[in-house]
Amino acid sequence: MYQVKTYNAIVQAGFDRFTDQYQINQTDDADAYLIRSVNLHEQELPQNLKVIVRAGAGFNNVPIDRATANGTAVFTTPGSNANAVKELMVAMLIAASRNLFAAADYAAHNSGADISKRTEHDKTKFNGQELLGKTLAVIGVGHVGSLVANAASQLGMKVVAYDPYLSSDAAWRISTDIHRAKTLATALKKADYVTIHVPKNEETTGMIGAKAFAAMKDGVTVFNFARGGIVNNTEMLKALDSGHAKGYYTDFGSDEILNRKDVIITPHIGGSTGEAETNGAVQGAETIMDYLETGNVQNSVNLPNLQAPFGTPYRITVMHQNIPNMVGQIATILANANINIENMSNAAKDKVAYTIIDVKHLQKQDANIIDQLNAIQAVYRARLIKK
Ligand SMILES: NC(=O)c1ccc[n+]([C@@H]2O[C@H](COP(=O)([O-])OP(=O)(O)OC[C@H]3O[C@@H](n4cnc5c(N)ncnc54)[C@H](O)[C@@H]3O)[C@@H](O)[C@H]2O)c1
Ligand SMILES: O=C(O)CC[C@@H](O)C(=O)O
Repeated sequence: MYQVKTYNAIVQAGFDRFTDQYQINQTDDADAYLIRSVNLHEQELPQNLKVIVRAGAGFNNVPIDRATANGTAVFTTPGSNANAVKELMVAMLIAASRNLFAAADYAAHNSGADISKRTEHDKTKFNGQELLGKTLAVIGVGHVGSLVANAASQLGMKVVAYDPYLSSDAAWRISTDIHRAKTLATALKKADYVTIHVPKNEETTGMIGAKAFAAMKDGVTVFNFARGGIVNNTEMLKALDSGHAKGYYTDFGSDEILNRKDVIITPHIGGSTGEAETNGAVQGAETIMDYLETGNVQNSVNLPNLQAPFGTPYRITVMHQNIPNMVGQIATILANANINIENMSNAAKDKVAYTIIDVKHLQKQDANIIDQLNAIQAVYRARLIKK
């Protein structure tokens, strides 16, 4: 029986997906974590933890290097909430262009006998502009950014995208109407609206800072529904205070940007729809079961893609450092135990490699083979999976 621990609200549809080989259990010794935004950076990872699935797109709450060292595979649920964020972004673009939040706030508090007179007089304060023909820069056109870019284009906006690491899958999703910028500065130059959809990492933290603001034109509105810290708040406030930027819309509040009319903050609700939470939970449960029961890997954050049909009674998987002679050492241990390898596949991603070995026959005396593999210094984790 596999133990699955959750730290955040996971919808029932995800739990329902697990077969009776799985128990949802707040144990300290889980085989799998199915999480959302819990910060695992401050926590020990149990030695037994084989897989972490982050139901959602971002994984900056997971200590990837420590997970790798622990032999723990990390996955997300790519695209599960992309439509939810896209729809929120369409709402925010319209809200920004029509001063919707300020106008609604005014109307809600505009009581009194002369209400219609004052409304007619004051409504000019909330005059907006149309999105049609305006330019939107989309920074990062993966699952979310590509949908946002296409939707904005359908609203009649000119869309320019910047993504130096664009995958071919994402490229297929992007409408041919979207212009591709070669540099961040080129993307920002003509934009009336700028929206960020990149992961938070060392490279992207603060990427919308002084240099980026200098590249933007006056009157720009900035949206950050990706992660706090990607936009440098100090520089954002400078741009707002000087009149260079018109507004900042973000899903990530922090003290310095509170209580301003030109900053609209939502409480990290980008992926908070019933549909997105169901997608993430179901996809997350399936990812956990597939990895634990077959060892196959697709779209992991720290492991290479590697999938092989599981046609033998036994499978040995080895997560190890990507250095010479690992496959040789693994094969030697199996050869010394007189174990015949039916199929073997190996792949690498950066510093981590992964090997799958299919075996038809194992004897009782082979029981310590996994211990022997785990004893190789550069092995993070070896596992035996029985079909
Ligand atoms: N507000 C929310 O609730 C919410 C919901 C979903 C996603 N997110 C955030 O949005 C991010 C994007 O989500 P996604 O599903 O589109 O992820 P994704 O991985 O599909 O797309 C990210 C894209 O960013 C690009 N990228 C990476 N570094 C870049 C850089 N330096 N400059 C330009 N492009 C760069 C990648 O090539 C990729 O195409 C997530 O990492 C997450 O942090 C937030
Ligand atoms: O609501 C969530 O759990 C997180 C949504 C979002 O931040 C993501 O990274 O997918």
